[in-house]
Amino acid sequence: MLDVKPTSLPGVLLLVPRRFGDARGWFTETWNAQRMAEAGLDLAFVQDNHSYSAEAGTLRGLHFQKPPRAQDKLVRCTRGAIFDVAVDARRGSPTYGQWTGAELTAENGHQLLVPKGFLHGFVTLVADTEVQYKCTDVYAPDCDGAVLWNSCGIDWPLPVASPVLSDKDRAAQSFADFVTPFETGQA
Ligand SMILES: Cc1cn([C@H]2C[C@H](O)[C@@H](COP(=O)(O)OP(=O)(O)O[C@H]3O[C@@H](C)C(=O)[C@@H](O)[C@H]3O)O2)c(=O)[nH]c1=O
Repeated sequence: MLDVKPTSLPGVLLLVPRRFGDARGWFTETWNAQRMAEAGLDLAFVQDNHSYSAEAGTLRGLHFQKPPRAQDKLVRCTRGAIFDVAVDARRGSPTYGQWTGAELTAENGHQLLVPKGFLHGFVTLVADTEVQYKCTDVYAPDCDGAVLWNSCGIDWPLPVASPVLSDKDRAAQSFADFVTPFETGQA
C-alpha cells in the first residue's frame, strides 16, 4: 500500500503511495497515520500548506524553522512538477551539508519526507505548479530561516536561466555563513 524508499540521506524518505486505477481514474491514500506508524514513522502533523507557483523555475528555499519549532515535512506535488530538495543541517552528522533530491509530480504522486534538521526547498519544473505539504509544527515566524539556494552545491535542474525567487530567498545567508541551530539526534 505504501512503498517507503531510502534516499542517499538517512532520515529523508521517498514515499510511493499505491494508486488504484479503474475506468474512472484512480484512488490513492496520501496520508495514513497507521501505515506510517507501521513503517516506523510516528508523525503528528498539525499544519497543512499549499503553494501555487505561476512560472517554471520558481525556487522556494532553502528553508527551516529552528528549534523549538522545528518541523518535519511531508511534501507532494498536486499539479505540475517540482524537484524537491533536502539538505542535512545537523551539526556532527556524517552527512552534514549533503543534499538529496527527488522529482515529485502530480502524475507520479511521490512524496518526500524531510525531517527536522534538514533545509528544504524546491524548484518548479513547469508553469502552474501546486505543492502541498504537512508539517509537525505550526508556522513560527520568529523561528523561520533561509539559506541561499545556490550555496550548497545542489545540482538544481533549472528549466530557466535564473530562478524566480522571493526577496527573502534572494537575500538569504550562504551555507558557509550559516550557524546551524540543529544537532544530530535533536527532536
Ligand atoms: C511558511 C508560511 C508562510 N506564511 C506566510 C508568510 C508570508 O507572508 C507568506 C509567504 O511565505 P514564504 O515566502 O515563507 O513562503 P514559501 O517561500 O513558500 O515558504 C515555504 O517554502 C518551502 C520550501 C518550505 O519548506 C516551507 O516550510 C516554507 O518555508 O505566507 C504563513 O502564513 N504560514 C506559513 O506556514
